[in-house]
Amino acid sequence: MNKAISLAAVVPAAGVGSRMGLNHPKQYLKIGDKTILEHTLSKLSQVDTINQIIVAVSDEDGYFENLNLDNLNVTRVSGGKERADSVLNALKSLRSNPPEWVLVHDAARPLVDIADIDNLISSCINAGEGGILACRVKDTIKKGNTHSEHTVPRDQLWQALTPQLFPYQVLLQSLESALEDGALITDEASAMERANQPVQLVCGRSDNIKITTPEDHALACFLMEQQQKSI
Ligand SMILES: Nc1ccn([C@@H]2O[C@H](COP(=O)(O)OP(=O)(O)OP(=O)(O)O)[C@@H](O)[C@H]2O)c(=O)n1
Ligand SMILES: C[C@](O)(CO)[C@H](O)COP(=O)(O)O
Repeated sequence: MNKAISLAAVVPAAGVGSRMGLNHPKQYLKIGDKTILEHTLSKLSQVDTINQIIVAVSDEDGYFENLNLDNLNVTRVSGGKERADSVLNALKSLRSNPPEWVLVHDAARPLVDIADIDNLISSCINAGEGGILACRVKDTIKKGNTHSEHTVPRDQLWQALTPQLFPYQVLLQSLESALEDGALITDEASAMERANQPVQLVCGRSDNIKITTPEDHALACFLMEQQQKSI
C-alpha cells in the first residue's frame, strides 16, 4: 500500500486504432463482457493511491458516453492529433488543482497488473523521481528495413510499457516544451529524457501488451480469461 499522495491518472483514449483495421476505435473492442477501455479504467480504479482519472477522448467519439463506468470517478477531456497531444490536453486540464504526480496509462493496455502499478508507484515515490514499467527484450534484435544490417546487442534494451509516472509540473513543462519544438514524442519518458530528467526503468510483466493489431486482441482475450481465473 502506498502512503497517501496526490496522484492523478491520465488515460490517452483518443486514437483511431488504424493498425487494428476496424471501422471503430479499438478501445471499444470487447474482451469478455467489457470494452478494452472499460477494463483499463476498472483496473486503474482499483489502485488506492490514484485520486482521480482523466480520460482523453476524441471529440468525434460517439462511443464513450455509452460505456458502463460503474460510477467510476472519471473526467473526460478532448484528445489531440497524436497521443502526446492527448496527454498534454489532459495534463493542462489539471492545472487549476495540480496533483504532485501523474501516471499515464494507455487505454489500449487493459491487461496491466495492479501489483505492477503499485510497484511502479512505490519505486518512484520512494526514489523521488519518475519512471516507467518496462520489460527487457527477449528476442534477438536486428537493425534494418527489409534486410538485416546487423544484430543489435540487447543486454541494455527494454520495451517501454505504461503506466509511466512522473512529477506533474515537470512532465507538463517537459512535454509542452518538446511539442513546441516539434520533437517526436511517443511516450512520456522521451519528453522527460529530452529535458534531462531521470527515468527509472521498473520491471513489469510482458503480458501488459498494447492491443494494436488483430492478433493482439485474440491474445488479450486469452490472457484476460487467465487473469480473471487467477483472481
Ligand atoms: N491521437 C491519439 C492517438 C493515440 N491515443 C491513445 O494512445 C494509446 C496508444 O496509442 P496506439 O496504440 O498507437 O493507438 P492508436 O493511435 O489508436 O493506434 P494506431 O496507431 O494503430 O492508429 C491508445 O490508447 C490510443 O487511444 C490518443 O489518446 N490520442
Ligand atoms: C506509450 C507506449 O505504449 C510505450 O510503449 C508507446 O510508445 C505508444 O506508441 P503508439 O505508437 O502511440 O502506440
